[in-house]
Amino acid sequence: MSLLKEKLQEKIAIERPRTEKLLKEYGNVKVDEVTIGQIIGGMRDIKSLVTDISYLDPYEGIRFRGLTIPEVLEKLPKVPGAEMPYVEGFYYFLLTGDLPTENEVNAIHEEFNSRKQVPDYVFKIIKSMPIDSHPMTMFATAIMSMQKDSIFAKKYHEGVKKTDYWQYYFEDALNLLAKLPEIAAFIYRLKYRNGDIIPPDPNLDFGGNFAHMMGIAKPYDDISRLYFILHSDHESGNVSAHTGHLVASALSDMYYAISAMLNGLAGPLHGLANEEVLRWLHGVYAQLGGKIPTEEEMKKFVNDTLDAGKVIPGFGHAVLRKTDPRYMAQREFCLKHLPDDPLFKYVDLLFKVVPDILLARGKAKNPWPNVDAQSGVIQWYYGVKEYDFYTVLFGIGRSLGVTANIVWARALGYPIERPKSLTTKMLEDIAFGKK
Ligand SMILES: CC(=O)SCCNC(=O)CCNC(=O)[C@H](O)C(C)(C)COP(=O)(O)OP(=O)(O)OC[C@H]1O[C@@H](n2cnc3c(N)ncnc32)[C@H](O)[C@@H]1OP(=O)(O)O
Ligand SMILES: O=C([O-])CC(=O)C(=O)O
Repeated sequence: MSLLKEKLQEKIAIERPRTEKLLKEYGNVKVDEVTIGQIIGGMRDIKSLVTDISYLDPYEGIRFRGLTIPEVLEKLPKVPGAEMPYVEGFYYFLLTGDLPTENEVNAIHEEFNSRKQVPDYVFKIIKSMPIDSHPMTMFATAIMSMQKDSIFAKKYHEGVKKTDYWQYYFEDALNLLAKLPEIAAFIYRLKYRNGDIIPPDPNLDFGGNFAHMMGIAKPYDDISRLYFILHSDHESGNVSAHTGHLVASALSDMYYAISAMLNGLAGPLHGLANEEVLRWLHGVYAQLGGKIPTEEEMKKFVNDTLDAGKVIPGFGHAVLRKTDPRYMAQREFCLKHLPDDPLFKYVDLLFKVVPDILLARGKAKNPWPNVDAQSGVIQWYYGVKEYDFYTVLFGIGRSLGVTANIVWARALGYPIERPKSLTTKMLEDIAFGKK
Protein backbone atom coordinates (compact mmCIF):
# COMPACT_ATOMS: atom_id res chain seq x y z
CA MET A 1 0.00 0.00 0.00
CA SER A 2 1.26 3.47 -0.84
CA LEU A 3 2.49 5.78 1.89
CA LEU A 4 -0.33 8.27 1.32
CA LYS A 5 -3.01 5.57 1.32
CA GLU A 6 -1.61 4.06 4.50
CA LYS A 7 -1.63 7.44 6.22
CA LEU A 8 -5.18 8.08 5.04
CA GLN A 9 -6.29 4.70 6.34
CA GLU A 10 -4.94 5.57 9.80
CA LYS A 11 -6.77 8.91 9.74
CA ILE A 12 -10.02 7.32 8.56
CA ALA A 13 -9.90 4.83 11.44
CA ILE A 14 -9.75 7.80 13.84
CA GLU A 15 -12.43 9.87 12.11
CA ARG A 16 -15.09 7.20 11.49
CA PRO A 17 -16.09 6.76 15.15
CA ARG A 18 -16.51 10.55 15.52
CA THR A 19 -19.03 10.68 12.68
CA GLU A 20 -20.76 7.48 13.86
CA LYS A 21 -21.11 8.82 17.40
CA LEU A 22 -22.58 12.12 16.18
CA LEU A 23 -25.05 10.28 14.00
CA LYS A 24 -26.10 7.63 16.52
CA GLU A 25 -26.13 9.62 19.76
CA TYR A 26 -26.72 13.20 18.64
CA GLY A 27 -28.59 12.76 15.39
CA ASN A 28 -31.62 14.73 16.65
CA VAL A 29 -29.70 17.79 17.84
CA LYS A 30 -30.89 20.87 15.92
CA VAL A 31 -28.18 22.81 14.04
CA ASP A 32 -30.20 25.32 12.03
CA GLU A 33 -33.63 26.54 10.99
CA VAL A 34 -34.74 27.21 7.45
CA THR A 35 -36.74 30.21 6.24
CA ILE A 36 -38.79 30.66 3.09
CA GLY A 37 -36.23 33.28 2.02
CA GLN A 38 -33.50 30.66 2.18
CA ILE A 39 -35.52 28.03 0.33
CA ILE A 40 -36.27 30.42 -2.54
CA GLY A 41 -32.91 32.19 -2.23
CA GLY A 42 -30.48 29.46 -3.17
CA MET A 43 -30.27 27.87 0.32
CA ARG A 44 -27.91 30.65 1.38
CA ASP A 45 -26.29 30.14 4.81
CA ILE A 46 -28.20 26.95 5.68
CA LYS A 47 -25.78 24.79 7.63
CA SER A 48 -26.37 21.46 5.94
CA LEU A 49 -23.04 20.07 4.75
CA VAL A 50 -19.94 18.83 6.55
CA THR A 51 -16.29 18.85 5.56
CA ASP A 52 -13.03 19.04 7.50
CA ILE A 53 -10.90 19.96 4.51
CA SER A 54 -11.60 23.68 4.50
CA TYR A 55 -13.78 26.20 6.31
CA LEU A 56 -14.85 29.63 5.04
CA ASP A 57 -15.29 32.36 7.61
CA PRO A 58 -17.19 35.32 6.09
CA TYR A 59 -14.67 37.84 7.47
CA GLU A 60 -11.42 35.92 7.65
CA GLY A 61 -11.81 33.92 4.43
CA ILE A 62 -10.69 30.39 3.76
CA ARG A 63 -8.67 28.12 6.04
CA PHE A 64 -7.38 24.88 4.58
CA ARG A 65 -7.26 22.22 7.31
CA GLY A 66 -7.16 25.03 9.87
CA LEU A 67 -4.42 27.09 8.19
CA THR A 68 -4.85 30.49 6.55
CA ILE A 69 -3.38 31.07 3.09
CA PRO A 70 -0.23 32.83 4.37
CA GLU A 71 0.28 29.96 6.85
CA VAL A 72 -0.10 27.34 4.09
CA LEU A 73 2.39 29.18 1.89
CA GLU A 74 4.84 29.48 4.76
CA LYS A 75 4.59 26.02 6.35
CA LEU A 76 4.40 23.58 3.44
CA PRO A 77 7.63 22.22 1.91
CA LYS A 78 8.82 24.39 -0.97
CA VAL A 79 10.11 23.34 -4.34
CA PRO A 80 13.90 23.95 -4.24
CA GLY A 81 14.70 27.41 -5.57
CA ALA A 82 11.03 28.41 -5.65
CA GLU A 83 8.83 30.68 -3.51
CA MET A 84 5.81 28.39 -3.56
CA PRO A 85 5.10 24.99 -1.99
CA TYR A 86 4.72 21.73 -3.87
CA VAL A 87 1.15 21.09 -5.05
CA GLU A 88 1.85 17.43 -4.24
CA GLY A 89 2.57 18.31 -0.59
CA PHE A 90 -0.52 20.50 -0.43
CA TYR A 91 -2.67 17.60 -1.65
CA TYR A 92 -1.17 15.38 1.04
CA PHE A 93 -2.09 18.08 3.55
CA LEU A 94 -5.67 18.41 2.24
CA LEU A 95 -6.20 14.66 2.37
CA THR A 96 -4.56 13.87 5.71
CA GLY A 97 -4.56 17.16 7.63
CA ASP A 98 -0.84 16.71 8.37
CA LEU A 99 2.02 18.80 7.05
CA PRO A 100 4.13 16.47 4.90
CA THR A 101 7.84 15.86 5.28
CA GLU A 102 10.13 16.12 2.22
CA ASN A 103 10.01 12.31 2.00
CA GLU A 104 6.25 12.28 1.97
CA VAL A 105 6.21 14.95 -0.74
CA ASN A 106 8.60 12.85 -2.82
CA ALA A 107 6.44 9.77 -2.33
CA ILE A 108 3.33 11.50 -3.64
CA HIS A 109 5.31 13.02 -6.50
CA GLU A 110 6.32 9.47 -7.47
CA GLU A 111 2.68 8.35 -7.17
CA PHE A 112 1.58 11.06 -9.58
CA ASN A 113 4.46 10.25 -11.91
CA SER A 114 3.54 6.61 -12.14
CA ARG A 115 -0.09 7.47 -12.98
CA LYS A 116 0.29 10.40 -15.33
CA GLN A 117 0.29 8.67 -18.74
CA VAL A 118 -2.72 10.14 -20.56
CA PRO A 119 -4.34 7.53 -22.85
CA ASP A 120 -3.96 8.39 -26.51
CA TYR A 121 -7.71 8.26 -27.14
CA VAL A 122 -8.13 11.32 -24.88
CA PHE A 123 -6.00 13.45 -27.20
CA LYS A 124 -7.89 12.07 -30.21
CA ILE A 125 -11.23 12.98 -28.64
CA ILE A 126 -10.06 16.53 -27.86
CA LYS A 127 -8.69 16.92 -31.39
CA SER A 128 -11.96 15.71 -32.89
CA MET A 129 -13.91 18.53 -31.21
CA PRO A 130 -14.56 21.81 -33.06
CA ILE A 131 -11.50 23.98 -32.38
CA ASP A 132 -13.76 26.82 -31.22
CA SER A 133 -15.21 24.62 -28.43
CA HIS A 134 -14.76 26.31 -25.06
CA PRO A 135 -11.66 24.93 -23.28
CA MET A 136 -13.86 24.00 -20.31
CA THR A 137 -16.00 21.84 -22.62
CA MET A 138 -12.86 20.16 -23.92
CA PHE A 139 -11.53 19.66 -20.40
CA ALA A 140 -14.74 18.19 -18.98
CA THR A 141 -15.15 15.97 -22.08
CA ALA A 142 -11.59 14.66 -21.78
CA ILE A 143 -12.25 13.71 -18.16
CA MET A 144 -15.58 12.07 -19.00
CA SER A 145 -13.92 10.05 -21.72
CA MET A 146 -11.65 8.37 -19.15
CA GLN A 147 -14.60 7.19 -17.04
CA LYS A 148 -14.30 3.74 -18.61
CA ASP A 149 -11.04 3.38 -16.66
CA SER A 150 -12.64 4.04 -13.26
CA ILE A 151 -11.40 1.52 -10.73
CA PHE A 152 -14.31 2.24 -8.41
CA ALA A 153 -16.92 1.56 -11.13
CA LYS A 154 -15.25 -1.77 -11.91
CA LYS A 155 -14.88 -2.81 -8.26
CA TYR A 156 -18.47 -1.80 -7.46
CA HIS A 157 -19.76 -4.13 -10.13
CA GLU A 158 -17.54 -6.92 -8.85
CA GLY A 159 -18.97 -6.28 -5.36
CA VAL A 160 -16.93 -4.59 -2.64
CA LYS A 161 -17.63 -3.60 0.97
CA LYS A 162 -19.01 -0.09 1.55
CA THR A 163 -16.19 0.59 4.03
CA ASP A 164 -13.69 -0.04 1.21
CA TYR A 165 -15.28 2.30 -1.36
CA TRP A 166 -12.94 5.12 -0.40
CA GLN A 167 -9.91 3.12 -1.48
CA TYR A 168 -11.11 2.93 -5.07
CA TYR A 169 -12.21 6.56 -5.13
CA PHE A 170 -8.72 7.36 -3.86
CA GLU A 171 -7.13 5.37 -6.71
CA ASP A 172 -9.36 7.16 -9.22
CA ALA A 173 -8.52 10.54 -7.63
CA LEU A 174 -4.76 10.05 -8.01
CA ASN A 175 -5.08 8.57 -11.49
CA LEU A 176 -7.18 11.52 -12.59
CA LEU A 177 -5.24 14.34 -10.87
CA ALA A 178 -1.93 13.10 -12.24
CA LYS A 179 -3.24 13.53 -15.79
CA LEU A 180 -4.93 16.93 -15.48
CA PRO A 181 -1.86 19.17 -16.09
CA GLU A 182 -1.01 17.40 -19.35
CA ILE A 183 -4.61 17.38 -20.58
CA ALA A 184 -5.02 21.08 -19.80
CA ALA A 185 -1.71 22.07 -21.40
CA PHE A 186 -2.60 19.95 -24.44
CA ILE A 187 -5.89 21.85 -24.84
CA TYR A 188 -4.03 25.15 -24.53
CA ARG A 189 -1.31 24.34 -27.03
CA LEU A 190 -3.79 22.75 -29.46
CA LYS A 191 -6.15 25.73 -29.42
CA TYR A 192 -3.74 28.62 -29.13
CA ARG A 193 -0.27 27.43 -30.21
CA ASN A 194 -1.12 25.67 -33.48
CA GLY A 195 -0.99 22.25 -31.88
CA ASP A 196 2.69 22.57 -31.03
CA ILE A 197 2.55 20.15 -28.07
CA ILE A 198 5.34 20.01 -25.45
CA PRO A 199 5.77 16.57 -23.84
CA PRO A 200 5.85 16.29 -20.02
CA ASP A 201 9.10 16.17 -18.04
CA PRO A 202 8.94 13.45 -15.33
CA ASN A 203 11.62 15.21 -13.28
CA LEU A 204 9.45 18.24 -12.64
CA ASP A 205 6.87 18.69 -9.91
CA PHE A 206 3.13 19.13 -10.62
CA GLY A 207 3.28 22.94 -11.03
CA GLY A 208 6.68 22.98 -12.70
CA ASN A 209 5.68 20.36 -15.23
CA PHE A 210 2.48 22.23 -16.04
CA ALA A 211 4.44 25.46 -16.72
CA HIS A 212 6.90 23.47 -18.85
CA MET A 213 4.09 21.92 -20.96
CA MET A 214 2.45 25.34 -21.34
CA GLY A 215 5.78 26.51 -22.76
CA ILE A 216 6.11 29.40 -20.30
CA ALA A 217 9.33 30.26 -18.47
CA LYS A 218 9.82 30.94 -14.74
CA PRO A 219 8.19 32.22 -12.60
CA TYR A 220 5.14 30.66 -14.30
CA ASP A 221 5.93 27.42 -12.42
CA ASP A 222 5.46 29.27 -9.11
CA ILE A 223 2.38 31.04 -10.43
CA SER A 224 0.88 27.68 -11.32
CA ARG A 225 1.64 26.25 -7.87
CA LEU A 226 0.11 29.32 -6.20
CA TYR A 227 -2.90 29.28 -8.50
CA PHE A 228 -3.70 25.59 -7.97
CA ILE A 229 -3.33 25.87 -4.20
CA LEU A 230 -5.43 29.03 -3.87
CA HIS A 231 -8.27 27.66 -6.00
CA SER A 232 -8.34 24.17 -4.48
CA ASP A 233 -11.21 24.37 -2.03
CA HIS A 234 -13.75 26.79 -0.59
CA GLU A 235 -15.65 24.59 1.85
CA SER A 236 -18.50 22.46 0.54
CA GLY A 237 -21.42 24.67 -0.48
CA ASN A 238 -19.99 26.43 -3.55
CA VAL A 239 -21.38 25.24 -6.87
CA SER A 240 -18.39 23.16 -8.00
CA ALA A 241 -17.62 21.46 -4.67
CA HIS A 242 -21.27 20.83 -3.96
CA THR A 243 -21.87 19.42 -7.43
CA GLY A 244 -18.94 17.03 -7.08
CA HIS A 245 -20.20 15.94 -3.67
CA LEU A 246 -23.78 15.48 -4.88
CA VAL A 247 -22.89 13.49 -7.99
CA ALA A 248 -20.49 11.22 -6.10
CA SER A 249 -23.13 10.66 -3.40
CA ALA A 250 -25.00 8.57 -6.00
CA LEU A 251 -21.78 6.51 -6.19
CA SER A 252 -21.10 7.94 -9.62
CA ASP A 253 -17.33 7.56 -9.85
CA MET A 254 -14.66 10.25 -9.63
CA TYR A 255 -14.63 10.87 -13.40
CA TYR A 256 -18.37 11.56 -13.51
CA ALA A 257 -18.18 13.72 -10.38
CA ILE A 258 -15.20 15.83 -11.46
CA SER A 259 -16.53 16.34 -14.95
CA ALA A 260 -19.86 17.46 -13.44
CA MET A 261 -18.25 19.85 -10.97
CA LEU A 262 -16.28 21.43 -13.83
CA ASN A 263 -19.52 22.09 -15.67
CA GLY A 264 -20.70 24.06 -12.64
CA LEU A 265 -17.40 25.89 -12.39
CA ALA A 266 -17.85 26.98 -16.01
CA GLY A 267 -20.69 29.37 -15.11
CA PRO A 268 -20.07 33.16 -15.16
CA LEU A 269 -21.27 33.62 -11.58
CA HIS A 270 -18.71 31.05 -10.41
CA GLY A 271 -15.34 30.08 -11.94
CA LEU A 272 -15.89 31.71 -15.32
CA ALA A 273 -15.87 35.13 -13.60
CA ASN A 274 -12.05 35.22 -13.99
CA GLU A 275 -12.51 35.13 -17.78
CA GLU A 276 -15.30 37.73 -17.55
CA VAL A 277 -13.06 40.09 -15.55
CA LEU A 278 -10.41 40.13 -18.29
CA ARG A 279 -13.01 40.50 -21.05
CA TRP A 280 -14.57 43.43 -19.17
CA LEU A 281 -11.19 45.06 -18.46
CA HIS A 282 -10.16 44.75 -22.07
CA GLY A 283 -13.39 46.40 -23.15
CA VAL A 284 -12.43 49.36 -20.95
CA TYR A 285 -8.82 49.21 -22.17
CA ALA A 286 -9.90 49.23 -25.84
CA GLN A 287 -12.30 52.15 -25.34
CA LEU A 288 -9.57 54.21 -23.69
CA GLY A 289 -6.88 53.19 -26.19
CA GLY A 290 -4.74 51.63 -23.44
CA LYS A 291 -4.59 54.78 -21.30
CA ILE A 292 -4.87 54.30 -17.53
CA PRO A 293 -8.30 55.71 -16.66
CA THR A 294 -8.83 58.32 -13.99
CA GLU A 295 -10.93 57.29 -11.00
CA GLU A 296 -13.85 59.25 -12.47
CA GLU A 297 -13.56 57.48 -15.84
CA MET A 298 -13.41 54.07 -14.13
CA LYS A 299 -16.45 54.92 -12.00
CA LYS A 300 -18.33 55.72 -15.20
CA PHE A 301 -17.47 52.31 -16.73
CA VAL A 302 -18.60 50.56 -13.56
CA ASN A 303 -21.87 52.52 -13.40
CA ASP A 304 -22.54 51.97 -17.11
CA THR A 305 -22.08 48.22 -16.63
CA LEU A 306 -24.47 48.16 -13.69
CA ASP A 307 -26.99 50.36 -15.54
CA ALA A 308 -26.91 47.86 -18.42
CA GLY A 309 -28.15 45.24 -15.92
CA LYS A 310 -24.84 43.38 -15.74
CA VAL A 311 -22.83 42.35 -12.69
CA ILE A 312 -19.28 43.59 -12.07
CA PRO A 313 -17.35 40.35 -12.46
CA GLY A 314 -14.91 39.53 -9.68
CA PHE A 315 -16.86 41.42 -7.02
CA GLY A 316 -19.34 40.12 -4.46
CA HIS A 317 -19.63 36.73 -2.82
CA ALA A 318 -22.30 34.46 -1.41
CA VAL A 319 -20.46 33.93 1.89
CA LEU A 320 -17.48 36.30 2.14
CA ARG A 321 -18.09 39.72 3.65
CA LYS A 322 -14.64 41.17 3.17
CA THR A 323 -11.91 41.13 0.52
CA ASP A 324 -11.10 37.55 -0.40
CA PRO A 325 -7.70 36.53 1.03
CA ARG A 326 -7.08 34.68 -2.26
CA TYR A 327 -7.39 38.08 -3.95
CA MET A 328 -4.94 39.55 -1.44
CA ALA A 329 -2.39 36.74 -1.95
CA GLN A 330 -2.42 37.39 -5.69
CA ARG A 331 -2.40 41.15 -5.21
CA GLU A 332 0.76 40.79 -3.12
CA PHE A 333 2.29 38.73 -5.90
CA CYS A 334 1.43 41.50 -8.40
CA LEU A 335 2.80 44.25 -6.15
CA LYS A 336 6.06 42.31 -5.96
CA HIS A 337 6.42 41.11 -9.55
CA LEU A 338 4.34 43.37 -11.81
CA PRO A 339 3.54 46.62 -9.99
CA ASP A 340 3.72 48.73 -13.16
CA ASP A 341 1.67 46.49 -15.43
CA PRO A 342 -1.16 48.60 -16.92
CA LEU A 343 -3.75 45.87 -16.43
CA PHE A 344 -2.75 45.51 -12.79
CA LYS A 345 -3.23 49.26 -12.45
CA TYR A 346 -6.75 48.83 -13.85
CA VAL A 347 -7.49 46.11 -11.29
CA ASP A 348 -6.04 48.28 -8.55
CA LEU A 349 -8.29 51.12 -9.63
CA LEU A 350 -11.31 48.83 -9.60
CA PHE A 351 -10.42 47.86 -6.02
CA LYS A 352 -10.58 51.59 -5.20
CA VAL A 353 -13.85 52.45 -6.95
CA VAL A 354 -16.14 49.40 -7.15
CA PRO A 355 -16.89 48.72 -3.44
CA ASP A 356 -18.26 52.23 -2.82
CA ILE A 357 -20.42 52.08 -5.93
CA LEU A 358 -21.84 48.67 -5.03
CA LEU A 359 -22.42 49.86 -1.45
CA ALA A 360 -24.19 52.99 -2.67
CA ARG A 361 -26.47 50.92 -4.90
CA GLY A 362 -27.37 48.88 -1.83
CA LYS A 363 -27.96 45.52 -3.48
CA ALA A 364 -24.80 43.43 -3.24
CA LYS A 365 -24.30 42.05 0.28
CA ASN A 366 -20.55 41.98 -0.25
CA PRO A 367 -19.04 44.83 -2.28
CA TRP A 368 -15.46 43.51 -2.02
CA PRO A 369 -13.41 41.71 -4.67
CA ASN A 370 -13.20 37.93 -4.84
CA VAL A 371 -10.40 35.70 -6.15
CA ASP A 372 -11.49 36.09 -9.79
CA ALA A 373 -10.85 39.85 -9.88
CA GLN A 374 -7.11 39.37 -9.62
CA SER A 375 -6.11 35.99 -11.06
CA GLY A 376 -6.42 36.75 -14.79
CA VAL A 377 -4.07 39.73 -14.64
CA ILE A 378 -1.18 37.50 -13.57
CA GLN A 379 -1.92 34.98 -16.32
CA TRP A 380 -2.10 37.75 -18.91
CA TYR A 381 1.18 39.28 -17.78
CA TYR A 382 3.04 35.97 -18.14
CA GLY A 383 1.65 35.31 -21.61
CA VAL A 384 -1.60 33.38 -21.16
CA LYS A 385 -3.65 36.02 -22.94
CA GLU A 386 -6.44 33.66 -24.03
CA TYR A 387 -8.75 34.36 -21.13
CA ASP A 388 -11.28 31.67 -21.99
CA PHE A 389 -8.60 29.25 -20.74
CA TYR A 390 -8.49 30.68 -17.19
CA THR A 391 -11.32 28.56 -15.79
CA VAL A 392 -9.45 25.42 -16.85
CA LEU A 393 -6.64 26.50 -14.51
CA PHE A 394 -9.25 26.99 -11.79
CA GLY A 395 -10.57 23.51 -12.62
CA ILE A 396 -7.20 21.85 -12.05
CA GLY A 397 -6.94 23.55 -8.66
CA ARG A 398 -10.54 22.80 -7.67
CA SER A 399 -10.06 19.13 -8.55
CA LEU A 400 -7.57 18.86 -5.67
CA GLY A 401 -10.15 19.93 -3.11
CA VAL A 402 -13.16 18.18 -4.60
CA THR A 403 -11.40 14.81 -5.02
CA ALA A 404 -10.14 15.04 -1.41
CA ASN A 405 -13.68 15.78 -0.20
CA ILE A 406 -15.16 12.91 -2.19
CA VAL A 407 -12.60 10.40 -0.88
CA TRP A 408 -13.50 11.48 2.66
CA ALA A 409 -17.25 11.41 1.95
CA ARG A 410 -16.95 7.75 0.97
CA ALA A 411 -14.60 7.01 3.87
CA LEU A 412 -17.13 8.37 6.34
CA GLY A 413 -19.99 6.62 4.59
CA TYR A 414 -22.13 9.67 3.79
CA PRO A 415 -25.35 8.58 2.09
CA ILE A 416 -26.88 9.68 -1.20
CA GLU A 417 -27.80 13.39 -0.95
CA ARG A 418 -31.50 14.03 -1.25
CA PRO A 419 -33.03 17.22 0.24
CA LYS A 420 -36.82 17.59 0.23
CA SER A 421 -38.69 20.02 -2.02
CA LEU A 422 -42.09 21.64 -1.50
CA THR A 423 -44.54 23.29 -3.88
CA THR A 424 -45.17 27.06 -3.97
CA LYS A 425 -48.67 26.39 -2.63
CA MET A 426 -47.18 24.55 0.36
CA LEU A 427 -44.89 27.51 1.07
CA GLU A 428 -47.89 29.86 0.82
CA ASP A 429 -49.82 27.71 3.26
CA ILE A 430 -46.91 27.81 5.71
CA ALA A 431 -46.47 31.58 5.18
CA PHE A 432 -50.16 32.37 5.60
CA GLY A 433 -50.38 30.19 8.69
CA LYS A 434 -52.69 27.57 7.15
CA LYS A 435 -50.40 24.77 8.27
C1 LIG B 1 -14.83 31.65 -7.34
C2 LIG B 1 -16.14 32.30 -7.25
O1 LIG B 1 -17.11 31.69 -7.59
S1 LIG B 1 -16.23 33.83 -6.58
C3 LIG B 1 -17.64 34.57 -7.35
C4 LIG B 1 -17.36 34.81 -8.81
N1 LIG B 1 -18.50 35.50 -9.46
C5 LIG B 1 -18.45 36.82 -9.73
O2 LIG B 1 -17.48 37.52 -9.44
C6 LIG B 1 -19.66 37.40 -10.47
C7 LIG B 1 -20.10 38.73 -9.85
N2 LIG B 1 -20.70 38.51 -8.53
C8 LIG B 1 -21.99 38.04 -8.40
O3 LIG B 1 -22.74 37.85 -9.36
C9 LIG B 1 -22.49 37.73 -6.99
O4 LIG B 1 -21.84 38.56 -6.06
C10 LIG B 1 -22.29 36.24 -6.59
C11 LIG B 1 -22.92 35.31 -7.63
C12 LIG B 1 -20.82 35.92 -6.45
C13 LIG B 1 -22.96 35.98 -5.23
O5 LIG B 1 -24.36 36.08 -5.41
P1 LIG B 1 -25.35 36.35 -4.21
O6 LIG B 1 -24.96 35.55 -3.01
O7 LIG B 1 -26.74 36.12 -4.70
O8 LIG B 1 -25.05 37.87 -3.87
P2 LIG B 1 -25.93 38.95 -3.11
O9 LIG B 1 -26.85 38.31 -2.11
O10 LIG B 1 -25.01 40.00 -2.64
O11 LIG B 1 -26.85 39.50 -4.29
C14 LIG B 1 -27.83 40.52 -4.05
C15 LIG B 1 -27.97 41.36 -5.30
O12 LIG B 1 -26.74 42.05 -5.54
C16 LIG B 1 -26.30 41.81 -6.86
N3 LIG B 1 -24.85 41.73 -6.93
C17 LIG B 1 -24.03 40.91 -6.21
N4 LIG B 1 -22.77 41.04 -6.65
C18 LIG B 1 -22.80 41.94 -7.66
C19 LIG B 1 -21.81 42.45 -8.53
N5 LIG B 1 -20.54 42.06 -8.49
N6 LIG B 1 -22.20 43.37 -9.46
C20 LIG B 1 -23.50 43.75 -9.53
N7 LIG B 1 -24.46 43.27 -8.77
C21 LIG B 1 -24.11 42.38 -7.83
C22 LIG B 1 -26.89 40.44 -7.19
O13 LIG B 1 -26.92 40.21 -8.59
C23 LIG B 1 -28.26 40.54 -6.56
O14 LIG B 1 -29.09 41.30 -7.40
P3 LIG B 1 -30.63 40.91 -7.62
O15 LIG B 1 -31.25 41.04 -6.27
O16 LIG B 1 -31.11 41.89 -8.62
O17 LIG B 1 -30.65 39.50 -8.11
O1 LIG C 1 -17.47 29.91 -2.21
C1 LIG C 1 -18.13 30.20 -3.23
O2 LIG C 1 -19.39 30.21 -3.25
C2 LIG C 1 -17.46 30.58 -4.49
C3 LIG C 1 -15.98 30.60 -4.41
O3 LIG C 1 -15.37 31.59 -4.06
C4 LIG C 1 -15.28 29.36 -4.69
O4 LIG C 1 -15.93 28.33 -4.89
O5 LIG C 1 -14.03 29.39 -4.74
